[in-house]
Amino acid sequence: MSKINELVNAALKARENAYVPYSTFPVGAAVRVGSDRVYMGSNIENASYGLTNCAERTAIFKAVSEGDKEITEIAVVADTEGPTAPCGACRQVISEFMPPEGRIVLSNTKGDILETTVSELLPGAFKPEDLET
Ligand SMILES: O=c1ccn([C@H]2C[C@H](O)[C@@H](CO)O2)c(=O)[nH]1
Ligand SMILES: [Zn+2]
Repeated sequence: MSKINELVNAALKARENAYVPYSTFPVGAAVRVGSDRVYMGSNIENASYGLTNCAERTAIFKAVSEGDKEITEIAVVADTEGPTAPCGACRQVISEFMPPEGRIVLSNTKGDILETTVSELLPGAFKPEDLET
């Protein structure tokens, strides 16, 4: 199985654990880190709706909290018409932990796959370097 399919399959698996009583819209994500380890994440909602954590950020925060800050690839899957598009908050968080040319794999439950990059997803992102004056 290709590395991309492996990551999309991990995202599909993570989606099974989505906690979505309010939207009933499960999303799965998976990130690959420098060591080749894969971390999976799902969206986790809350009765206080705004506290919801998207699947992408769950996967990223799992990796970073385990000491893996160098993320090389991320895959996202939901039941969308076209490939699932990460929200603006997730695009910003992705930009913090992946290089501009890092691979983003947007998929859906039909198996559509769109490969893009971090800089295409969020051109002109506010970066850690911007804080250095
Ligand atoms: O890329 C996306 C888009 C949406 N959601 C979640 C947030 C919320 O739980 C539900 C509906 O917006 O989907 C994600 O996890 N990732
Ligand atoms: Zn998001």
